[in-house]
Amino acid sequence: MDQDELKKQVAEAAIEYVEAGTVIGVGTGSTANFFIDALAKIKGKIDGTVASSIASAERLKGHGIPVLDLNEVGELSVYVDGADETNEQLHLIKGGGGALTREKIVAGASRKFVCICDESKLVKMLGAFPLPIEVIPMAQSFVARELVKHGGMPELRQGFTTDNGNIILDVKGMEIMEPCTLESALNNIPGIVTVGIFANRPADVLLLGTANGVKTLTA
Ligand SMILES: O=C[C@H](O)[C@H](O)[C@H](O)COP(=O)(O)O
Repeated sequence: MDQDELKKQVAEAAIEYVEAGTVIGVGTGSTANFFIDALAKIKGKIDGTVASSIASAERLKGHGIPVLDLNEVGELSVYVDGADETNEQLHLIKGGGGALTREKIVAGASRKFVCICDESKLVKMLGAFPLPIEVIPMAQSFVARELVKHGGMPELRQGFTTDNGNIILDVKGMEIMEPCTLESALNNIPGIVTVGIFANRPADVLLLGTANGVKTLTA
């Protein structure tokens, strides 16, 4: 099975977590896109979706799936999204597609977070994937200097603007031994909008696509 087949397999498995008659949160990226395509087949079952990016909203609408404003709905029943890395505690690195801020908001507004990944994303320690951080543009240099103090090597994601009008710094060289502590520490740097570590609100369920089928891990 190639990586796309593994992603499709977990995306389809996540359909089981969709509760009828509720509004659900939908993530961003290639794995989430497979989920959106699978969701289209049961769209009559749900009351609508909240999307974590403009790209996902467009894909959902393309399938005729209603996309609602988070401010118009209450708590979401479930949030389904991919990740760039996960450890066995279901702490994640996200933001490879730059959608981390809206993803963290929608995950936070959901009762359950189901993460869908192919097995290449499971690591012992987070940090081999450069950590995406969304930053207010005027704070770029200041935040970069602060990140160097934390042992990172920040690089501006060239030619990229987030859905919120901000920049992304991708930080190499971070050995993330204590994800919750580092997430909180980086959140305290003025100018940082969102850190791509999802540890203080980890996933609740991880569906991992493997050559031997879908494995389910819980936090
Ligand atoms: O900003 C993007 C998201 O965090 C994605 O969920 C993450 O990058 C994983 O994407 P993919 O499913 O394409 O590997």
